[in-house]
Amino acid sequence: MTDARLVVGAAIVEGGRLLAAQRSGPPAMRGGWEFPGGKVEPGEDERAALVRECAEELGVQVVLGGRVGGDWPLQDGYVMHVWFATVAAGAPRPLEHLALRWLEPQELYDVPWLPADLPVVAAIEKLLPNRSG
Ligand SMILES: Nc1nc2c([nH]c(=O)n2[C@H]2C[C@H](O)[C@@H](COP(=O)(O)OP(=O)(O)OP(=O)(O)O)O2)c(=O)[nH]1
Repeated sequence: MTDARLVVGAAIVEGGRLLAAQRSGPPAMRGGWEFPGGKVEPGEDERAALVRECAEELGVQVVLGGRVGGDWPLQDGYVMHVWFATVAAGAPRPLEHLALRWLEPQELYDVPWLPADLPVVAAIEKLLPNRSG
């Protein structure tokens, strides 16, 4: 899908824990927690965009797995596509975020997620036992 308003996000799972990242901006979103990722650039493959964003934001190489749901609506007409991912090289560091947290299954709602992400977290919660590898 090529869409000027497409955001991609990574549900990075390791040992059954989900990586959450705390946004540094803009002011209205600062402090909220999200999936690492970002906007797909014009003409860019969306999976390649997600691999690129994870390298830029976390300093890691990720390998993408299955998709989490379909189109997740965001603010301002944006739509997010989310994939499970694993870290193939490196250890995630908050290069652009305020902080990172590995959330245990029972901690999934311990951080204030961006509102649009809550249904995605719920979908991941249902899938995690089969995906945590
Ligand atoms: N990356 C990411 N963005 C999210 C999530 N949930 C959510 O509402 N968003 C919103 C926040 C932003 O308005 C938009 C993504 O923009 P971004 O700022 O992360 O994109 P980007 O890295 O490409 O940065 P820029 O070019 O806009 O500066 O989607 C999420 O889980 N991950």
